Amino acid sequence: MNTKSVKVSNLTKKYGNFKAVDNISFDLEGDGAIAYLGQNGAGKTTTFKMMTGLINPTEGKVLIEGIDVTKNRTKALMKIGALIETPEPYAALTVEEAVRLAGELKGIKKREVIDHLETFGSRVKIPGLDRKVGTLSRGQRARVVFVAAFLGNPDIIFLDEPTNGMDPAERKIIRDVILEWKKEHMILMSSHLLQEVTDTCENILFINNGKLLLQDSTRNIESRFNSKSLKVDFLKSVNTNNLKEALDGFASDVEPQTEKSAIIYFDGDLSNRVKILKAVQTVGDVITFSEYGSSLEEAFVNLIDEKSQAK
Ligand SMILES: Nc1ncnc2c1ncn2[C@@H]1O[C@H](COP(=O)(O)OP(=O)(O)OP(=O)(O)O)[C@@H](O)[C@H]1O
Repeated sequence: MNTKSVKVSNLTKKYGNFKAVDNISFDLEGDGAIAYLGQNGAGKTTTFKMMTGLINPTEGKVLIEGIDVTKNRTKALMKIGALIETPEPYAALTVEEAVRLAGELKGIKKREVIDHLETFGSRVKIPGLDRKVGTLSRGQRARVVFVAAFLGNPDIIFLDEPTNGMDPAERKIIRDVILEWKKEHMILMSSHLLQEVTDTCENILFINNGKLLLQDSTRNIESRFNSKSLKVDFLKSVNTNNLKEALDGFASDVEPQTEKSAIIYFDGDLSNRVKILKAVQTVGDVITFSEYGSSLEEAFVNLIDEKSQAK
């Protein structure tokens, strides 16, 4: 079987009586980037660990391209690359030694590892190959593990918070690699940076308290929740009281940001949004009028709220 696929069936991980992952099932197939989202402690890392055979499920199973990870871990691992939890490669090794060790563990030829370091490594600006891993910053160490995860051109790549601890420039490098690689690979990634998810992933799996809440396209999830906050920028300073007065009846709150800008909260109703747009123009010359914050963020909070109200 050559199609990239991950099939998770009734996956459960119990610690004592606590279910860190609770009967999760999903089927992923083909190229593209999928986000695995959830609050802290939702069970994301535990799922990643089971998908890569680092821990065994209490119940259920994971098939990577038809190969059962628990029964045939070595064969399944040949199909995947993974960056899971805070990357901590051996501190005493040099960058080159750490990546070569990862290559050896996957049975990849030394020449291929060197080529990968030269091409992919320089692409993600891997730190000096002779630097000791223990002397690197968190973001630099994360990039070393990122390079190792892509060794051997694996079909499927699991990235658990790949940009954790990285600065904006480092995050951009990683985002560009994901955008390029997802064209010919399957990438399943978790992230707390929802803008990063909107930029890179076309599909999303939401989990909460170990259970799968929702699986849908990023576009559908975003459009299910109209943005309820808007940002307006004026050419010149405006009087806050005038602004509040003009928006009375349509906006639930108005929060000035600077003398020339404000955040407007409303019920998300599109006809109210039109009224707000008209009203702000009576107060001053408007330069920009746009959604404030990520609508995925809004969706995320709403989903968690819906679930807790349903209990
Ligand atoms: N070895 C363990 N023993 C007991 N409980 C555990 C163990 N590993 C994880 N847990 C618990 O399982 C739950 C899920 O943890 P997990 O690390 O999978 O969450 P997460 O979604 O990755 O969170 P975060 O976003 O904070 O990384 C948490 O409540 C955690 O405390």
